[in-house]
Amino acid sequence: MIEIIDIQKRYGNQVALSIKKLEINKNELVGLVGNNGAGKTTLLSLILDLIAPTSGFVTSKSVKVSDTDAWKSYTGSFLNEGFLIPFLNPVEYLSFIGRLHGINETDVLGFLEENKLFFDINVFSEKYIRELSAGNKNKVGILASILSKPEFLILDEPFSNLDPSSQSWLKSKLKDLSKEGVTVIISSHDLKHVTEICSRILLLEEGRIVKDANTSNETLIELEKYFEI
Ligand SMILES: Nc1ncnc2c1ncn2[C@@H]1O[C@H](COP(=O)(O)OP(=O)(O)OP(=O)(O)O)[C@@H](O)[C@H]1O
Repeated sequence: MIEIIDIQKRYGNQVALSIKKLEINKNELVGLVGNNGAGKTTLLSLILDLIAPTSGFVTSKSVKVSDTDAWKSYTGSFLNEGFLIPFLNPVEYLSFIGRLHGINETDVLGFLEENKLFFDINVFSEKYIRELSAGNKNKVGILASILSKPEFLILDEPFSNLDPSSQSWLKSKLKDLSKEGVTVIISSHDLKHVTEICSRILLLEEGRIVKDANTSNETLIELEKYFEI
């Protein structure tokens, strides 16, 4: 379980995020939505200890994420291109990530074979990551985040730049992972995708959670009303 306790993240006078208490429970598939600048990436970055809170703290399985590396072995994540290594090709990068988790190259290649409908490594074996399109970079990052079969999976706008069939593949994958017991948190601007797959939706507005509810048949309509679309 992830707990956010009395968190504030300020940049100067601006409050980027302010959350009194938030619990993400095992097996939840949580969708973060909100306008540009609402605080979604800030929340995910705080959970991953990529930025320090101005006050408050985050725990993973009751341990502060800023105090230990223990959570890193069971947490997969991909927030942005900065997670990738541009001068490696995709197999080299995924093998590197595999080694960090004690996964050998044969198993990495087996994993890529299993997921080739999402990203066909044979097509991109000659390319460095820096030479891939935005969507294909996103796919490499997503695959790296799930390679080690994490218990927690955190993805920032995972559907961005993906073609329609890859979006569909990813929705099924996230649903399957959730069924297998993985706790998933994703942010997205695609209301249809999040309401289709997520069990719980958090709506952020100017750094605050203004809605936190289990997904129902009405959620999409409510969100479309909120976003005036
Ligand atoms: N390094 C920084 N310095 C100053 N302000 C920042 C910094 N990082 C984020 N912010 C501010 O914090 C607020 C929240 O940003 P954040 O990136 O979390 O929003 P978001 O909901 O992920 O937006 P988007 O949908 O555009 O990705 C914004 O007002 C942003 O300008």
